[in-house]
Amino acid sequence: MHIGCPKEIKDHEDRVGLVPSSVGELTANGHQVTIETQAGAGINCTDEDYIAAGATIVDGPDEIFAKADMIVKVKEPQAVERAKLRKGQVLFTYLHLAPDAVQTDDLMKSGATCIAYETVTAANSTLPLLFPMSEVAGRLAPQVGAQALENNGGGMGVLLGGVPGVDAAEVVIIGAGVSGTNAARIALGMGASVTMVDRNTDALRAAVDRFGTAVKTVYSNKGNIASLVKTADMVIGTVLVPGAAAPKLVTREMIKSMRNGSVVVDVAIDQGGCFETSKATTHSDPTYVVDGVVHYCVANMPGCVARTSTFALNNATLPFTLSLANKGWVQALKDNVHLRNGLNVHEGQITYEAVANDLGHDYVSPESILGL
Ligand SMILES: NC(=O)C1=CN([C@@H]2O[C@H](COP(=O)(O)OP(=O)(O)OC[C@H]3O[C@@H](n4cnc5c(N)ncnc54)[C@H](O)[C@@H]3O)[C@@H](O)[C@H]2O)C=CC1
Ligand SMILES: CC(=O)C(=O)O
Ligand SMILES: [Mg+2]
Repeated sequence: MHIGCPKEIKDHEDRVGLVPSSVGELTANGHQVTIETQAGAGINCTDEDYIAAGATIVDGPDEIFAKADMIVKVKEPQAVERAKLRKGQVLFTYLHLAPDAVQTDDLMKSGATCIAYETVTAANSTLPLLFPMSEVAGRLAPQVGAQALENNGGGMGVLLGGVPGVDAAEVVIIGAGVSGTNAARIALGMGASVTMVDRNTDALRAAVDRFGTAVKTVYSNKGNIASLVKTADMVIGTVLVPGAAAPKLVTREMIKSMRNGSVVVDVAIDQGGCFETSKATTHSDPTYVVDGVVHYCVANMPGCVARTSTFALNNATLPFTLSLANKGWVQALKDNVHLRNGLNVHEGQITYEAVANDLGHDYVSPESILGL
């Protein structure tokens, strides 16, 4: 199979779909791999590293989109990339379609077969291709939130860990899954006072097992969230309903109730965000203020630690990339229900139920497409 990997073009997105060692695995399996020049610049990998792994380097994305059977990326294709996709081509990347009607329409029109990293599943009911980036974004969240809490960041001038005689910041994390747990780990490490909120009591139990009495845990409902948000210095939103638009758990009224200069970090922004006042921002201009509250809503947080993130992502994606390449997408999806769960769009049809429901499209099951 001919596999192509263009340079990412989203704002400050320095990750890349394939690291040289992944290319080496693909070429060792007899595949042809084409990489756009400088695609690895942001992870400190040169064109020569890719050539040594057996790749061909091309000057721009056009030849890759024109010739490759499968495109491997990181972020959802931007409009100019979507225009280059075509029927018969497989796209393997993050998509986050539920909150993105425009992208969804373009992918449907392209005729391409689009497999989303974020809905591929594992036997233990985790999301193995989202997991590593949720680890990264979760660990980044207290870090970026701490900067926003500084006076220079627009915040109220609070040090996350406090000092003896002055309280540490109150950090509330809504969603005790992968990114929430990783956010808690770092916030606790920085000395903050941490409360975790989830509607799944097993997730709260796991948090207590992991962190002991260092974390407070609270069941997720509107009243509990309203009272916690009101007194928090920082609220980190990390909820997920797989594939679906994020529930708006923090209302505009709750944001208004917060003190001026407090901070919200909406990690769930890639699924539309869990604060009513959230809108996606970029690494170039990551924050804005609503009702005195600093909002950080960057939808590709791991892109700013591109080397760590890319290697972690490739550790997770490579077995699936290899399976798609070795078997072809039809057989690979027939053989593996977990990879099959990644199929979101095929030849103009929506094949992921939550996306179809959220965007008002008809749903066609992957099984019916595969004749299973
Ligand atoms: N902004 C960025 O750069 C990045 C964003 N993400 C996003 O972060 C989000 C979270 O991902 P993960 O941590 O992997 O998900 P996860 O599935 O591990 O955890 C989500 C948690 O939210 C909880 N939840 C769902 N509905 C809830 C509710 N109404 N109230 C309280 N809790 C609720 C679930 O029970 C679960 O424990 C996803 O949208 C993911 O795409 C992930 C990586 C990077
Ligand atoms: C998961 C995701 O949206 C990211 O890593 O950018
Ligand atoms: Mg206020």
